Amino acid sequence: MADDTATIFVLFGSTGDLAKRMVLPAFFELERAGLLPTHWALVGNGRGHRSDDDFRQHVRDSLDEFDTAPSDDEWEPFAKNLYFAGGGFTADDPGDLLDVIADLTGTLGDDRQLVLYLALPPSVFVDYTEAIGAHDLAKGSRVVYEKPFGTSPKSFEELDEVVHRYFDETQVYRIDHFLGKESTQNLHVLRFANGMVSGVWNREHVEEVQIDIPETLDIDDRAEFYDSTGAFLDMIVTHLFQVAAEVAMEPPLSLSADDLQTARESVIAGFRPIDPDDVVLGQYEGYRDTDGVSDDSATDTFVAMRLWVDTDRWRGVPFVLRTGKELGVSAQQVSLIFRRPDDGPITHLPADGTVLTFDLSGDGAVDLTVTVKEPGPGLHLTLGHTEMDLDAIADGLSPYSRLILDTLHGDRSLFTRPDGLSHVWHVAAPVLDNPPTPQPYARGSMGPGAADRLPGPPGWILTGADATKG
Ligand SMILES: NC(=O)C1=CN([C@@H]2O[C@H](COP(=O)(O)OP(=O)(O)OC[C@H]3O[C@@H](n4cnc5c(N)ncnc54)[C@H](OP(=O)(O)O)[C@@H]3O)[C@@H](O)[C@H]2O)C=CC1
Ligand SMILES: O=C1O[C@H](COP(=O)(O)O)[C@@H](O)[C@H](O)[C@H]1O
Repeated sequence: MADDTATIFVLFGSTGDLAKRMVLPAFFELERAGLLPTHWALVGNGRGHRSDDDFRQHVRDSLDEFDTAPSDDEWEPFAKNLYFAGGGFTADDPGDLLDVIADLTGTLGDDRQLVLYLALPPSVFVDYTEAIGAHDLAKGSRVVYEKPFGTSPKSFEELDEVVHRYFDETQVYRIDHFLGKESTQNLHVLRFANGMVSGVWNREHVEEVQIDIPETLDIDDRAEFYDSTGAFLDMIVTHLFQVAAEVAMEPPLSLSADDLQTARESVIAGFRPIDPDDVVLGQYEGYRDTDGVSDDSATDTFVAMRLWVDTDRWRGVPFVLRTGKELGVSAQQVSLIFRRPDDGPITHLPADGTVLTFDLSGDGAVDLTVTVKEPGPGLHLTLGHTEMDLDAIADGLSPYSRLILDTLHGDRSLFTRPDGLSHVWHVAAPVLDNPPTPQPYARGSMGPGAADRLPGPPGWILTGADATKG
């Protein structure tokens, strides 16, 4: 372990969906891997009141539900580090939190570090930041913001100003957990470590890039959050844009943390503001019947769009993005579709004849599709697939564990920066100002039919027929 500083980790929003599904299991994964500091405490915060034991039970239930069930031997030493501070946390009233932190500081020592994690709806980031400042918790601590960092260009600027009023940028960790995925990081390693790949990573060879993240998941457990957010904010301006930046970035000076972060953030400046005509929004049938969703909700549960990256490397190559809930398939794919040779002896080549696909989920497989001869007499073409299973990826830390570990160690390389995010909001503004009307789509489909006009001749590389991948 690189850093063994005693740590108090405050989890705002500890009773919520993200905490249950990601953050609490990640903490246990780190403990199990021996990667937490020797002395640490996790303090759950919420507006209600509950005892430490109730909170411990909540954590155990979360671990049991999400595949990280601890044995009794593992649970006891882990559970004793968990505490709850209720009564909310506002600038006027800190609830129980300051008292709990003071008690733990008495035990862990004055040189303990404080990490403040806002697993909260983005609408309250400003208020919580003000409260952190008002109660003097900002000095010397690290703060983690969930995505989206702002919900509009204006709210981004307001949040950025408040955050920098209390924190130096080096204290701030803005999470986009897609950057914490081993397979996302492998995108640049595969590219820069293999001449066969790096030589063709440009518009001369690539005709189209598809970033396709359909989900079979519904939103029932987080309807209130989702209905005020929608797929465009929840997924596109966050995860899919960051993945697009990973694909599009120029080679960094080195693979050091700073250089990688700078390369990724810089290319976002080349993203062209989105033309609403390049966007199809959808809403699945029955969405408005969900508890917590208004009867006339116009929230998008599906987005497909074209993004243009105006750099010398990518000018003219569409990045076609798609994501949505209640779709026929769950997958997370980045596909580079290569141009057909235009002066070779073989004509009538299929448009999807050479495709390199990176799977960002699961074991991070890389799939290469090439055009080959069908066995038998005559010359008939068919598509051959070869899948590289990357075992090392399958054994890596989950994205949240990785990013929490980086926070504890002070490594900001896989977190986003305000310069890139500021441009993200500039790029998103035309759609936020003038959103297309969401079109209905059937649950279990691949979204509204209109989305099929967005990719070029190969169509979507991932189709409903891939439903077995879900
Ligand atoms: N859920 C997910 O899969 C993912 C979520 N995220 C991000 O994580 C953050 C949290 O998401 P999620 O957990 O789903 O959200 P939730 O709606 O579950 O909210 C989290 C917790 O915040 C508290 N809370 C809710 N509303 C308010 C409010 N108005 N004021 C103060 N506290 C409030 C509640 O705790 P209490 O009632 O105890 O106060 C709630 O349990 C969001 O920014 C989201 O974008 C990121 C990746 C994945
Ligand atoms: O941030 C979010 O991400 C999840 C998808 O994450 P993954 O862990 O399955 O890669 C998405 O379902 C959720 O809506 C969004 O808030």
